[in-house]
Amino acid sequence: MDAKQRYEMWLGSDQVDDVTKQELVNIKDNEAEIEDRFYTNLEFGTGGLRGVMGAGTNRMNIYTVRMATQGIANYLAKIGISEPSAAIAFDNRNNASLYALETALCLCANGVKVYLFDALRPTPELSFAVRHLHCNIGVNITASHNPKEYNGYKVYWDDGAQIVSPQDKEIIAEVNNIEDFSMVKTMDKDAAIDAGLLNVIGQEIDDAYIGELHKLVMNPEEIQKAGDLKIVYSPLHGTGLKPVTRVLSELGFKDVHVVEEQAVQDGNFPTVKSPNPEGAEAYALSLELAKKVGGELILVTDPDADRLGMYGYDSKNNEYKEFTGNMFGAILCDYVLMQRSQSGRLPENPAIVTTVVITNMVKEICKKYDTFCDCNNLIGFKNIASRMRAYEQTGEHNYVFGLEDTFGCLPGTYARDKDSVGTLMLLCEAAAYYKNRGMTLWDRMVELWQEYGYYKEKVQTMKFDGREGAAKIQSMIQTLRDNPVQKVGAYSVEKIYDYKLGTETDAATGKSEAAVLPKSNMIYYQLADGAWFLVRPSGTEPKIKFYLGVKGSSQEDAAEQLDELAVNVKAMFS
Ligand SMILES: O=P(O)(O)OC[C@H]1O[C@H](O)[C@H](O)[C@@H](O)[C@@H]1O
Repeated sequence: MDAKQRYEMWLGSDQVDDVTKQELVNIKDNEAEIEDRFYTNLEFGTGGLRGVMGAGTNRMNIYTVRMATQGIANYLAKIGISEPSAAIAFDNRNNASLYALETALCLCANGVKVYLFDALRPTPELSFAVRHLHCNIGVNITASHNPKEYNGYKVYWDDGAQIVSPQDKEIIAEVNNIEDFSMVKTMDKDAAIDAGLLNVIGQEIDDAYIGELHKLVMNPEEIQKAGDLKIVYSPLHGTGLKPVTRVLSELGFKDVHVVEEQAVQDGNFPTVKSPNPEGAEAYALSLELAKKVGGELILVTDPDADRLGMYGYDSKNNEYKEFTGNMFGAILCDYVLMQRSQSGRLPENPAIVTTVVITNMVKEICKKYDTFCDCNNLIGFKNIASRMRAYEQTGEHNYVFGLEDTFGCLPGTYARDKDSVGTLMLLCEAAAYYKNRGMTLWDRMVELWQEYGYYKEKVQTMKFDGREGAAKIQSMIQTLRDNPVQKVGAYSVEKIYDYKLGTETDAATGKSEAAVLPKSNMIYYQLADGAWFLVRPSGTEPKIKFYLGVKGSSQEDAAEQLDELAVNVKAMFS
C-alpha cells in the first residue's frame, strides 16, 4: 500500500474514531502532509518508537501504539514464551497514560499478564521493575527529552534493557505484518482486572527500587557531615520529583530546594520549549533559584528521569559553571573508581562501559585504576546494557559504572537503562565528600583537567525533516565516505573508522583494513593532537549529528580548538 491508500484505509475504517478521521479530513488537499504521515510506519530507533503525536502510520497515536503492541504480542507467541508477562510505565506526557493503558489492554487480550504502574514513574524504575518482577518484557510510554509534540514507546527485554538488533528487527517485522486494524486485539479494562491479567503496581516497586539506590552509597558519613549542602533541583515537570526528593531526604541531605514551577506535572512543559538537560533553557529557573538561595549544586532531570544535567558553583569566580555529560560523567567515574579501589571494593576485572563518543578523559581515568574501558560500543544506552548482559554470560568483566556523553549514567546493575535518580544521588555524595575537603565539584573538575589534560567535547546537529530530509542525511554521510579528507582545518587526519564498512583506514598511506567495529552508518575521524570527530544520523530525531572532541593545553586553548574544529567540520558538510 502506498501513502494515499493507507490514508484512505484509515478514513474508511470503522475502527478509527471520529476525532482522528476529522484530523485526516482536514489534510485532504495537502499531499505532502498525507505523504509524511503515511509513507512509512514509525520505526524503532535509538530509543524505540518515537514520533509526533497525530493521525497516521508515521505518527504516535492509539492505533500505532496498539499495532506495535500486537506485533510484540505476536513475537512473544512466535518464540514460544509460556505465561508471558510485562511491566508498563509512562511519564507526564500528554496521552502517555492513555497509550500505556492501550498497550496494557492489547497485551492482556493476547494473554499476557500485565503489571501497570498506577501513576507516572521514571524510565530506570521501569527497567528495574522488569527485572524485579521477572517479566518477559517492559514498555515505557515516553518521548524522553523531546518537545511536547512528541511521544514514544520504549521496549525492554527480560533483563530490563531496551531491545537491540537482531531482536528489534524481528519485532518490527511482526509489527509491520499488522497492516489491518482487525488484526489488533484489545479488551475491556474491568474484564482484564477480573481475569487477573491487569495488575496495578506502585509503592512496593518504589520501595524496592529506592532500596537498591541506598546500596550504592559509598560514604554515608560524608553525607552526614555535609548534610547542609545546598542542592537546587528541577524535575522539569516530569517523573523525577518523588524519587529524587525521597532518596535525598532519606540519605540526610537537608537543604534541597525544588523549583516549584517545574514540580508541577505537565505534558505541555509550560516553562521550557524542550525539556532537555542538554539545552541551556532547561536551567533558567534553577539558576534563578540557586542565586537566591546560594545553591552549591544545580541538578535537573528530564521528564522520564533517565537523563540529568548539572551546573556547579565556582566559589573562586562566584558563578555557576555548566557541566556537560562528559564532565560529570568523568567526575563520577573517577569518584566511584577511587572510592571503590581505596576501600577494596573494586571487583576483579572491573569495567567502565560507555560508547565510542565518550570523552577520552574517561579512558585515562580507567588506566589509572587498572580498569577496562569498554568503549567500542554504538551510541545508545541499550548498547551499554548489552555489554552488561555479555559480562553476565561470559564472566569476562565486572560492571562498575556505565556512562554516555548524552547526560546519562547507570551506577549499578539493578537496572539496565540510564538512571538519573541514582546518578544524581551519587553526584550529591561526591559533592558532600569534596565539600568536607573544602572543594566544590567545579574545583574537582579543574583538578581532573590538570591531571589528565584539558579535554573538551561537543555535539553539533543539523535538522532535515521528512522523507527527503532522511535521504539528505544519508547522502551527506555517503559523500564523506566516498570522498575521505586528509585534513580538517589545521589537523591532519590519522585514522578513519567506517562503522558501516567495518574498516580502519590509515590516512597517510590510504591503506584500509578490516576492523572489529559494531555495525552502524557512522564514520569516526581520529585527528592529530588528540582531536576527533564522528558523524552519524540521529536515531530519535530528523537530524545529522557531529560529535567533536579536542585536547588542549588549558581551558581556553581547548575551547578555542573546539570552536575551530566545529567550524571546519560544519564546512565539510555545507
Ligand atoms: O542520537 P540519537 O540517536 O538521537 O539518540 C539520542 C540519545 O538517545 C538515548 O538517550 C541514548 O541512550 C543516547 O545514547 C542517545 O544519544
